[in-house]
Amino acid sequence: MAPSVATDLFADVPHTPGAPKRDAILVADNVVRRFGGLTAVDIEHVEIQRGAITALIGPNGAGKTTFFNLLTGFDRANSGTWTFEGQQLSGHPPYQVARAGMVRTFQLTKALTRIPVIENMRLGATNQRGEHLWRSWLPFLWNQQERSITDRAEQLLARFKLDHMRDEYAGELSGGQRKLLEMARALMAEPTMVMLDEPMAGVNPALTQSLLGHVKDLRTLGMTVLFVEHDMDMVRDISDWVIVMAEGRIVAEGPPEAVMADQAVIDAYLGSHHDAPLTEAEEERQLAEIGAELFAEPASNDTTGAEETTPASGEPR
Ligand SMILES: Nc1ncnc2c1ncn2[C@@H]1O[C@H](COP(=O)(O)OP(=O)(O)OP(=O)(O)O)[C@@H](O)[C@H]1O
Repeated sequence: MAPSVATDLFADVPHTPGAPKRDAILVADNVVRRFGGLTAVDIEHVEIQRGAITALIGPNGAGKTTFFNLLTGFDRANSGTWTFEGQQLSGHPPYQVARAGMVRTFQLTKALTRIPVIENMRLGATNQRGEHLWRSWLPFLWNQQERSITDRAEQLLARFKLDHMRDEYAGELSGGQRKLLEMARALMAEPTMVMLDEPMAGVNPALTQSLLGHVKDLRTLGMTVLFVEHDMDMVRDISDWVIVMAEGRIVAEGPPEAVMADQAVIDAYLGSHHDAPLTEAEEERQLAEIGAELFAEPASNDTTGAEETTPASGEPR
């Protein structure tokens, strides 16, 4: 199979933590976040390639979600800086980050499950409306913008095959449909870069391919994707590049197959399970187990699957 355009982008990139990229859309330096005595994030340098799909993986507690929260303005770093499209964004609130073109998905909260699907979508555009000013001073333009927001929401719902659920409460959606809604809602802000937090969690195999297809479509449409995921099948299937975090730091970078064979990565996953030194036999057994998980062929997708009830498998937790 010929390498994709996105794969070509990484042809000369060294497989080392903090590797410089050919055309980085996001560059972060010396980002530290502490919670009391715990250093959750301590990233010296990282670059995210424009127009590619990058996976951020690592064992539980590695700091992936905290790093997402910092980048998107939902949490404050103790120190560090980052630029997006060359613009300094460190310390900016979420609405400014979204306006700059960097948008993350959010799990549907309880409150959001109690409003209709179409309203969830419209909320995704809220930050762009300048609601108070427009509504009171320029009602005609405001109405026009409201209409175009609804049109866009409906187009996206159709693209994600959720249009038949338009007026249902979001709480009525299955696990996989919720993930699609989260992604569709993020697109309401017309982002340049989409950050997906565990897009496969809770998704039944019946919807797996559809979700993967939608993520790949984002790249085809010219967007940059950064996603956190425990499902190694998904990481192997769609990532152009993988960044591995452990204990707040970046410990490895590279294409999926290279990263999954990297001893530092295997050690990071092992280390998350055991603080005490392992016996040789135990270490060998665990290496074999993790190797099998990392290299397992993607499960065949059962398109006849019923409702979504079980989380995705293959998680090297
Ligand atoms: N608000 C908080 N207060 C205190 N500690 C926190 C807070 N948020 C995260 N942590 C801690 O920071 C560390 C990193 O957590 P984080 O959720 O970022 O890891 P993660 O890699 O996303 O893990 P997972 O894969 O399990 O979601 C963990 O030890 C976590 O307990």
